Amino acid sequence: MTSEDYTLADVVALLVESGDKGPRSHRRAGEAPMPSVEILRGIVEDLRCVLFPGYFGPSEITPDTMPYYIGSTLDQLERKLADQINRGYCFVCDATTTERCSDCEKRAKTIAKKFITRLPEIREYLLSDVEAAYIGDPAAKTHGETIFCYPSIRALTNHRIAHELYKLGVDIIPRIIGEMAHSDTGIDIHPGATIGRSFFIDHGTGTVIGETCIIGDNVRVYQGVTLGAKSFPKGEDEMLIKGLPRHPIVEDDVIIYAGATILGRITIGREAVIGGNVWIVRDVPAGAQIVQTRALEQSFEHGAGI
Ligand SMILES: CC(=O)OC[C@H](N)C(=O)O
Repeated sequence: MTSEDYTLADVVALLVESGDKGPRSHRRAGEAPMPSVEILRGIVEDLRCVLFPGYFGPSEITPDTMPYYIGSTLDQLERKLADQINRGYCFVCDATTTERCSDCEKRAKTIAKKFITRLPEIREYLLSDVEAAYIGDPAAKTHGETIFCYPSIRALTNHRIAHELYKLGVDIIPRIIGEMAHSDTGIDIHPGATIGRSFFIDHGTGTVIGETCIIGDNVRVYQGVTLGAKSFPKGEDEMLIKGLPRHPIVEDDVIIYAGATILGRITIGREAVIGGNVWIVRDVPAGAQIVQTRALEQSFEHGAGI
């Protein structure tokens, strides 16, 4: 079919028609309002300001003004978050009765409040990540540099917020918050991943941490590390089974160097060191040091062999 054979009306008709087939691309008027990426971005940035005041948000903040700033920011944020959580429920809900919707609204308010009470603990974890970045990277001159500049701290701030919402049963919003950090930093952490204290991802670009990963305390990884799934089992309906534990468990004090690919529900034992660019699909015992086989020495003439 060439462009001469089609009128605009044909194209419109096809787009209207096909949107209701298979996975629907259309949402209809009257369906619940969508979560807003823009408002969620504002909420996450406000949370960054509250978690690290002075670094983000107004820099002229003083010890005197801080309580008012934090209090007022959180007061407004809680309402905006409750609305977005409700929209998240609506996003996955196929109920049309107002009865269920009003229940979701009430539930969203309760969850937003609960989330706010978890912020001191989230900050405690983030400060341990800041310390890990500072002591783990000779290039970090101050703790503040890691808070303000490091992709690891940016991604982990989003992750620790998203993970808390995930644990509270919030739909879709945690995923949006995780994907914001993915776009900003190149670090892709699924909100379901459980990450202990003092975690540091140096450089970070291209690092992927899957949904069911469990990472202990004091773990350091570098850019391009994949903590992924090995296989995708199907159910009787031939569809992939969702939610199975399928990503690695990384115990305390492990270091994983750049480009390592670690797949499946395997355990990397405590204090193990995984060298760069290795492929691992079996358990690694505690304290082991894993390296790839020695690179071959070879001569290249006119690009041969490359
Ligand atoms: C990180 C990873 O393994 O991704 C593969 C797939 N998205 C999954 O969650 O299983």
